[in-house]
Amino acid sequence: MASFIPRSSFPAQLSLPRSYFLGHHASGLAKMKTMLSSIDLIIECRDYRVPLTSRNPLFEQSLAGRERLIIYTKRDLGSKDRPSDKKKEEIVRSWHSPSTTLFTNHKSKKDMKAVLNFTKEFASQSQSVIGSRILVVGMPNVGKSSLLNALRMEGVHRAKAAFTGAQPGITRKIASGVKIVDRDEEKGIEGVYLVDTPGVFVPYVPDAESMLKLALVGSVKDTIISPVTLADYLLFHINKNYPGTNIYREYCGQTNDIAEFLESVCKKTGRLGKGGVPDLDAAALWVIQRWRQGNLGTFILDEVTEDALEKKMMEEVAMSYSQARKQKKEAQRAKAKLKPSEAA
Ligand SMILES: Nc1nc2c(ncn2[C@@H]2O[C@H](COP(=O)(O)OP(=O)(O)OP(=O)(O)O)[C@@H](O)[C@H]2O)c(=O)[nH]1
Repeated sequence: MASFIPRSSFPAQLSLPRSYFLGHHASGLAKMKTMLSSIDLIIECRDYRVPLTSRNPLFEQSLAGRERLIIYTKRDLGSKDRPSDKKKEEIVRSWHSPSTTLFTNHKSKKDMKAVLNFTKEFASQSQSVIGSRILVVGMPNVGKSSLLNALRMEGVHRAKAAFTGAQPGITRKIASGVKIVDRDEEKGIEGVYLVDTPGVFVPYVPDAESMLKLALVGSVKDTIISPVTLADYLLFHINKNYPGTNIYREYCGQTNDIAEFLESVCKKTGRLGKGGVPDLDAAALWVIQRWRQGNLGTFILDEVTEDALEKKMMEEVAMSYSQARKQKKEAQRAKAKLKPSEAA
């Protein structure tokens, strides 16, 4: 039998939306900026599976110059502690040096202790008399509120303080500080408080593939992109990451054909409509959920290489330049449409 060859690239998706910047993202960001003077440290959460794509230039501009801890959340969904995973983590760490980078699973006590230790060390050095306030920021659905709840449980053994959910946009407003570390006179800590914020999406997604990645990890609501397209993009990554093993063998033989894959899933899981017609959308959503729960492969969607961050930053500069040019042209066009007396 001929060996399976995965697709080497994913077809261009020209009609895909490339923006998801909502009203509460803008107002949340504006409020964060006004709060900065009362904030001692920023924890920026990024999704482990999209270390490059979940970088938000808005945070770079708005929070620049502030001390930052970078936390890659949902590590359990992107790593199996393989040597290749460790290597990628080393590279990602080097991108953020000298800032500290941690990789976490919110259910791991060890990971939560590592974050708490960092905040305690920070608080004992800052010697604040009113306690240290830390702002938790990141893209929608990255796991900010789950992190806050887990740190609170591990740090002060108190129950959940923030709502969490599998879809983006659960947190809409900036909350008041939640204690995660008690006062410790001996260590000179007056307490550590976390401030949860609404997820903020990037203002403009550079390409369709980045939008697919952000939708797959749940930063975009599931109603925005066709689930079959998303499942196809996921199938492309599964095949690329597991070329020699069929990890979906209980549903289907190895394939690059999304219709064949989803039809088999429909038959195996009973997702059939009237007259036994396969419900491809339902099967696609189910497949995506399986992957989000860690049941259809554990891998990173971005290419992690030493120079990847630098390239991404150059792309961002080029994009903000072309956006600025576009805005200038639009303003000129609008001005040209005005009567001479109005334009003056
Ligand atoms: N497997 C896994 N799931 C996680 C982890 N952290 C968060 N989640 C899940 O990710 C989803 C989103 O978590 P939230 O804490 O609500 O995310 P958020 O960043 O506060 O979301 P917004 O309200 O959009 O700002 C939830 O279903 C969490 O259970 C993690 O480390 N591992």
